[in-house]
Amino acid sequence: MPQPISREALQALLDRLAADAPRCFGEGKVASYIPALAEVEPDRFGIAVCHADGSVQCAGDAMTRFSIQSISKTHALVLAMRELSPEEIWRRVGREPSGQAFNSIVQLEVENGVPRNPFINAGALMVTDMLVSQLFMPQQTIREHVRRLSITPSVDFDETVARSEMEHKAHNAALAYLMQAYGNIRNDVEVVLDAYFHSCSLAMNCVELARSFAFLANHGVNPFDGQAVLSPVQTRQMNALLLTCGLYDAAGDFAWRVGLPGKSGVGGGIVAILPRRMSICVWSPRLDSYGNSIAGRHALEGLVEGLNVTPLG
Ligand SMILES: NC(=O)CC[C@H](N)C(=O)O
Repeated sequence: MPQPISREALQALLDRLAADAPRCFGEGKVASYIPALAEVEPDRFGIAVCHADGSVQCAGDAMTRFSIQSISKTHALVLAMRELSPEEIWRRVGREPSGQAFNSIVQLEVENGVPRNPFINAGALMVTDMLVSQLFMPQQTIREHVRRLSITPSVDFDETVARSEMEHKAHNAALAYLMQAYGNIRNDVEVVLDAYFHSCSLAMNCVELARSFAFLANHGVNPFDGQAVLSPVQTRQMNALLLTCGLYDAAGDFAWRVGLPGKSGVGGGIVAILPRRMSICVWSPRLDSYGNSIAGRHALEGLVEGLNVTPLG
């Protein structure tokens, strides 16, 4: 059994990963589908680890906020799992990897408007529709939920990003209207899009994001208030879904290289879970062709190697 690494050794490892990150800065591009994201400085790197007891260690630009984008799909699904029965959720969205781009529409028609999983855009729009039906103020509730998990009341939407997403909504609107045509999206599509875009626009830093995922490394219990966010079984299910679907059509490669449940976003963030040990957030805006952070994935490979952990071994 590998010995748990000391805090000092972990800090040295995080500092080294931050120092090495510029090696990846020659590759990839920042997201450019909306102007608000295209303006982000590309050559940044931050990393934060939140231990299962809630303590945090970080390096690089770990305190710089960025657009969490698709990482918010996890927070939305957690809320749905708390609010709705499993039958209600999984009748309307699947649990299989899609093998397609995160915003693909092809599979959706073939499979009668039922998205493959909650982490591709179609699936997240479906989960958002469930929350719109269930909650009085869905986007505010998602924001409250994230504030509580990250113990940071100042976490907020970036309205410029949310507006920019709405102005360039055509692709996501097409997904949502197609699902509405199949009777699977039940609310006004514009309302669903607004809630989805606001969730994606949440601005957080690596420390805040790592904290907001710590419960997934702690049997579902939020270490900051001792409350169960999910049951142990739901936690296992969520981590399984993150492992198989969290990085879209690169989920297999990420599992191969890193071997941890994870969720990426086109803002350049990736959150990963080392079950029972820690949640990790890395951020670096340059993306590969799948929409995943290049330096982020590279650093996670280095972290797993440095920690000498083999959760799937
Ligand atoms: N992969 C992502 O982060 C995608 C989220 C983005 N807001 C979109 O809807 O296209």
